[in-house]
Order: sequence, then C-alpha cells, then structure tokens
Amino acid sequence: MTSITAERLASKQTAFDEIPIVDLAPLVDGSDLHEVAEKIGRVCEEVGFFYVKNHGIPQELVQRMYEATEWFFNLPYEEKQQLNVANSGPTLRGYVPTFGENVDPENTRDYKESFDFGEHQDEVSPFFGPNLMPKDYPEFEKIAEEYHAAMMGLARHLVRAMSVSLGLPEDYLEQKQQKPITIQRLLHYPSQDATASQEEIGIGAHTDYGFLTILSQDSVGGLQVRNREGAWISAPPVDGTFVINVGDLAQTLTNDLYTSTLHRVVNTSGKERYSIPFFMDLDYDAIVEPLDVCVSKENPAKYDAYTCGEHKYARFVDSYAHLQQ
Ligand SMILES: O=C(O)CCC(=O)C(=O)O
Ligand SMILES: [Fe+2]
Repeated sequence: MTSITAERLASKQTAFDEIPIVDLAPLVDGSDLHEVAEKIGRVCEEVGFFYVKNHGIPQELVQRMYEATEWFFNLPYEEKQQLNVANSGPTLRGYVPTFGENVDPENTRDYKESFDFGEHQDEVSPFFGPNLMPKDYPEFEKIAEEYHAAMMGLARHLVRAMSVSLGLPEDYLEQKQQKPITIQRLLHYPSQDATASQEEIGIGAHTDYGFLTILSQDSVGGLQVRNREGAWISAPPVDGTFVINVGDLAQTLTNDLYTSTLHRVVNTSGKERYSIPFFMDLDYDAIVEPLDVCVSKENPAKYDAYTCGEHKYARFVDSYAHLQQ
C-alpha cells in the first residue's frame, strides 16, 4: 500500500467505548422506556452511532441469517445476476454486484456486493412490491422474512424511544410510519488487496438516507465512523450487539440535534466480511421537516420540507450505476 493510501484508509484504533453501548433491556421488557429514551437521546446528539445490547433478537436467528447470506453470495455469478436490481423496476430490490452502487461516487467505487429485499406486496411502486428471490430455495426466503420481521419489531421499539427522547408522545414518530419504506440488505465485502487502488473501497464514506439503521456485522471488522474532529475511528464488532445509527431523515426532523454520521467500510483483513443492515424509514409520502419541538426563534428550521420517498429515491439515483444515464 502506498503511504497515501494507507493514510486514507486507516482509522484511529480507539477503545470501542468511544461509540457507546446502550442496554435496551428496560425498553424491550417495558420496565423503563424513559430511562432508555434519555440515553438514546444523548448518544444520538453526541455521536449518532451506538451499539445496543439486550435487544431481544435471538442470536440463533442472526446466525441463521448469516448462514443464508453466505449461501447467497456463494451462488454462481450468473444466478445472482438474474436477480439484478436492474430487473426490479422501481422497487429497487435484488442483487447489486461490485461497483453497481457507489455511495461516494466522486471519490470511490464500492467493492461490496449486496442483496436487498423487503416485505412482499404484489402491487409495484417505488420501494414496494415483490422481492426478487433465488429460485428453488424456499428456506432462504423464509429466513429472510423472519429476520426482516424481527428487525421491524426492534425498530419500532427504538423509534418509540426516540419520540420520547424528544419530549414527544411515544407514538409520535410512528404516525409517520404507518407503512414505512424498509430495506433489508445483505452485504458481502471480499477482502481487498492492501495494494488495491485507493479509489476502491468496501463501501465509500456516506450517511444513511433513511430514519435509522440497525446493523449486524460479523466478527471481521472494518467499519469506521467519522467523529466530530473529522477523524475516522473504528467501530469493531462487539458480540451480541447491533450497531444503530441515525439517518438523514432523523437529522432533518430534529433540525440537526441528532446527527447522521459519516461512515465507511474498509476490509483488508484477508477474510470475507458479511454484514446485515436494516434500514427503517418513514412512509413514502411522509413530510420530512424540522419538528416544532426542535425549532425556536433562536434555532430556526434549517431545512425545507421534502418527502421521504422522493429524498430516498433521489439518493439511490445518485449512487446506482444502473440508474445513471
Ligand atoms: O457493512 C457495514 O458495516 C456498514 C454498511 C453500511 O454502512 C450501509 O449499508 O449503509
Ligand atoms: Fe451506511
């Protein structure tokens, strides 16, 4: 690796407590929503990224989803290409090969390959519709659906806590999530040669486009988060946790109180890396603008209103190779 590449891809090896861990037990068992809400509010303001433990998702389910993920990416390339996102129309579901989505297109090309799905529905509209699923493997589809449903349940808990953290009724944000856009993604990061060109990276620096993300990462590592000083710090795997991060929609709604933090993945470990992010958004037509509780005379609204679906679709158009002219 040239020294400039090494410098660009390196992260500060920080203790992982720079990215805090929040214990969700009192939220999930219903004993103390307010205590957890207060903690989540603080870390959303200070970091925008946190681990959660005691989240109620069985480790065994996560394990099965990883086995299915590895199985999927080991399919012959031609079989994966039959499920290419370009065949999905506006649902934007399916397989995206290496360099098919570049989240920081001005600087880098993404080495990862991915597979997106959501809740099945017959009718097609942007982000909604049928899933493209591998043929002759109903077990894959079953695990995928089970995992997606589990993530939805955890996301609902977190969103309630976020409402309360803002001093709002616990169902306030949920009103914008009657039929939310959700994306369940599987990711594979082949290990990159340490001499790889600096334009190629696991996933380039980006913020997430949605409301919040629930990420499971395997034990390989490589996730890096940019802190307030502009340094990249590592977010190493922590057993039994998920990584939660605030997305753009939450930053807009809170008028920048909560931060949609830049992050990226660099895998030069020599091992294959897999991760499984779930993106929880708002309803397609939900209006996204700073909430009254986050706006005052001294702190006026920093954003004009936009709709969730249009914002997300525009961000996808910017990053998906098949949508570029
Ligand atoms: O794989 C990871 O650890 C992060 C993935 C990610 O940032 C994303 O898919 O938005
Ligand atoms: Fe991300």
